[in-house]
Amino acid sequence: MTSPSQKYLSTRGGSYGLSFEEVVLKGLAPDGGLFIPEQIPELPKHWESKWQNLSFAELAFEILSLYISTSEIPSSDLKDIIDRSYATFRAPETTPLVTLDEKNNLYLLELFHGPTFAFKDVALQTLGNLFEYFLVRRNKGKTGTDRHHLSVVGATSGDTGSAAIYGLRGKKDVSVFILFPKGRVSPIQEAQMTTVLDANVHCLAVEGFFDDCQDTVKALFADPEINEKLNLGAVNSINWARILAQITYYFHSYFSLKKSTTYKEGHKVRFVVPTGNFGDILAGYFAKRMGLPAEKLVIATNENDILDRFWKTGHYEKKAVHGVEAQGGIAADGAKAHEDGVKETLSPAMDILVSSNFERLLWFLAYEYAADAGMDDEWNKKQAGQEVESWLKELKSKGGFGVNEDILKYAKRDFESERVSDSQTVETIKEFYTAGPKGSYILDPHSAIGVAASKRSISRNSPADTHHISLATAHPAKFANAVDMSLKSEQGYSFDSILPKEFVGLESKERKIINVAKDAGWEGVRKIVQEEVEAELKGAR
Ligand SMILES: Cc1ncc(COP(=O)(O)O)c(C=O)c1O
Ligand SMILES: N[C@@H](CCOP(=O)(O)O)C(=O)O
Repeated sequence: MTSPSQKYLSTRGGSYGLSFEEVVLKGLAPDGGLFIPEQIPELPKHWESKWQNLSFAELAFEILSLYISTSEIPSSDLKDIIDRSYATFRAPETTPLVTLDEKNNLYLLELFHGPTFAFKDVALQTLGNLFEYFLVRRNKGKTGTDRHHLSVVGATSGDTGSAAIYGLRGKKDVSVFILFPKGRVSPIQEAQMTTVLDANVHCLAVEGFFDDCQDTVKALFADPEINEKLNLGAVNSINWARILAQITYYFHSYFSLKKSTTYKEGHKVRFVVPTGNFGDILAGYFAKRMGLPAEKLVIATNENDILDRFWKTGHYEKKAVHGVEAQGGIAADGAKAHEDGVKETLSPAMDILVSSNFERLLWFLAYEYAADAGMDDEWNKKQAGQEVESWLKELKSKGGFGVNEDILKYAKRDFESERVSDSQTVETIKEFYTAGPKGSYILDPHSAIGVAASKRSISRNSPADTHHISLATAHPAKFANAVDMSLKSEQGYSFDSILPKEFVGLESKERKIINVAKDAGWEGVRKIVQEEVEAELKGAR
């Protein structure tokens, strides 16, 4: 039987009752909304004792099974997909939990042991295998133009792109197009993406920022003609499977923490998450709503702080209306700012103006508000969809919107937020290199933002009975600029000593890049995608 948590709806109210396969292959709903399960599943009875000793892959199977009906993916197939996805990780625990500061009960959840050295691999290895599974099933016994061909389009500020490419390279019946902001991803990230020469991989360098790439991808999904013709698929965290696969590590790290000597029954756990597109922390929200005893989820933004401002004011505004000015020129604290409000920081993967997954949280907040009126569930869902649609319209037309006090109160119940500047990022990298209580640890700038926010949370909550799990989202070698800038004057520091063998010589390899003309617009990108898919199919058939 299919349960309500295994059926999906759109956050803007336009679709209900969709299957997991439909939402994974569609990516974005036709009304522009994001897919969410119709209900958040409850954990099985005695879940702690049943799950505490499971491996990462076994735990992933238990969690994914709550959201995917066996009538869609039989258990043995799901197990196989999951096992293959995590067999590519270098760490035996997949996502190890390491102690960063024992005295303060601060732990680092290392999420970067997958093929591209960033947390995105946890979900994108799985998504790549899910795409393949559905396509093999749909194409059984079919040849030529009868075969279902998926054209994946994704936007990246550096990490999603390479993780998606490594998850999909060489796979049959899939073409992958990754849009990245030219010159605004780190040199290693660019090399990781563009040195993959497989025929089904296409990297598009776009003049602009990550948000321009994300907007182009959303415009392509909103175009029914190209959707119909090319079967667009999403690899960004707009794809529900990305969020789903990330829920596992919240549970896994909780169990790892409980096995540590410092954890005692009744202690509280806080998760601190470097946040950009709100996908990673949203997985934590699902874990918490399912029943994981997380006291709070702490959002850690860089100077692109739309989320931090929302939690402080109840206003979700593209441009800062207080604090550091975001419009044009150099901001008061030294960050380079641009007319549209995006700043170039030392944590470029989080240089994001509008966080697309925030829409999913908004739906749950609006639903809760509607439920207070005491009407039936169908009415609550309809109200939530309408509310989200009107907020998103306002964001588009006026550049922002505000929510009422109750909605902000619900948001504050589960989340806190912190904004971390570039200078605080550098200080944190230095501190844990030179005086890390457990000795030297080199943080990447995104993980450092989480650690800086963790330290503030520790200062407000007694570390004796509150444990902080700070998510480490990338390997430091991906961000030479920030790491070198922070540590170049430290005795004994050498960047080469942290360079994984996979990165050695990468930057001098042959590359394949399509440069998108400045004035091409989303229609120009559509033309490129269309032509490349046609050429690829001609070659393959
Ligand atoms: C290294 C790194 N850290 C943190 C983030 C933020 O994650 P999210 O967008 O899921 O909030 C990203 C990308 O978005 C990233 O690449
Ligand atoms: N930081 C991301 C931006 C895209 O986010 P996603 O989670 O929606 O894919 C990146 O590295 O590309």
